[in-house]
Amino acid sequence: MSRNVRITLHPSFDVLAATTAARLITRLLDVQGERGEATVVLTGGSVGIATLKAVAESPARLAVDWAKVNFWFGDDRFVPADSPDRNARQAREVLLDHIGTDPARVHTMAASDEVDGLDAAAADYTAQLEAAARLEWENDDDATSEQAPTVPRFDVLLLGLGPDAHIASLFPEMAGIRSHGVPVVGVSNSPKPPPSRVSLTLEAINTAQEIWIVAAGADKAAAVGLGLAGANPVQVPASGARGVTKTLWLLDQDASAKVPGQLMRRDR
Ligand SMILES: O=C1O[C@H](COP(=O)(O)O)[C@@H](O)[C@H](O)[C@H]1O
Repeated sequence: MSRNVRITLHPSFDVLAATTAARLITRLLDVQGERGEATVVLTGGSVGIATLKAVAESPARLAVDWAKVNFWFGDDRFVPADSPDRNARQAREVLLDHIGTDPARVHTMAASDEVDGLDAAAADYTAQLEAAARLEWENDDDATSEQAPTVPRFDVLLLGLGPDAHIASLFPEMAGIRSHGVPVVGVSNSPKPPPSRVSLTLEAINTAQEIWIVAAGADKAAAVGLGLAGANPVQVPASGARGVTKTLWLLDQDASAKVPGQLMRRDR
């Protein structure tokens, strides 16, 4: 296993969400201290949204300047904007609407009643990412690349994990996980409802400085085991996620059942 991959075990779903929230607050605080602003890519799903709720409930959240945090989404469901299935709506309800975010820094994927089809939604998010990346590049005196990158710097990118080892909306054997050369894809016929989605590609995900894969529950154990065993990402998308500086697998007890004991570290 690569040196920058770490696995941390937590005793329960609630402890996992609370600890991931604490980690996120601390990381954003540290990055803001270094760079003035910080960027996080959010995930939907059970632990992803519970983590955001835990951030909202933590007194430590007050240490972060939320108006200087850039928010992106790893995926969203292509349904109407007010649908409870929207990851963006869930994130707003539990956190983003309560902490004084700057609306210009909250970058959501287009909903089905906002654009004409999945391709338009993918193109719209691609354009949002490119615009942010260009601005960052133009303002970076230390930039070494001759061209602006296609995605901005992601300090932390959160990923939930499906029982089939999907991450974001990249499902095993489907077109999305095979995509190259683009940062965003439209996903149709998703095996998990709703069927139409928009997702960052693995290439875009892997530009993140730190990737945190959060998973809880016995139904995730096989996916965690395969993901850590280095299976082919086309069959096991989670195994392809690798942060530039760090990849954390943050697990509860049940999700860790198929991870070799010597790889795990228990948070206390
Ligand atoms: O559909 C999705 O599922 C995954 C995992 O969700 P979970 O409820 O099984 O934890 C999530 O990461 C993704 O963002 C979401 O759109």
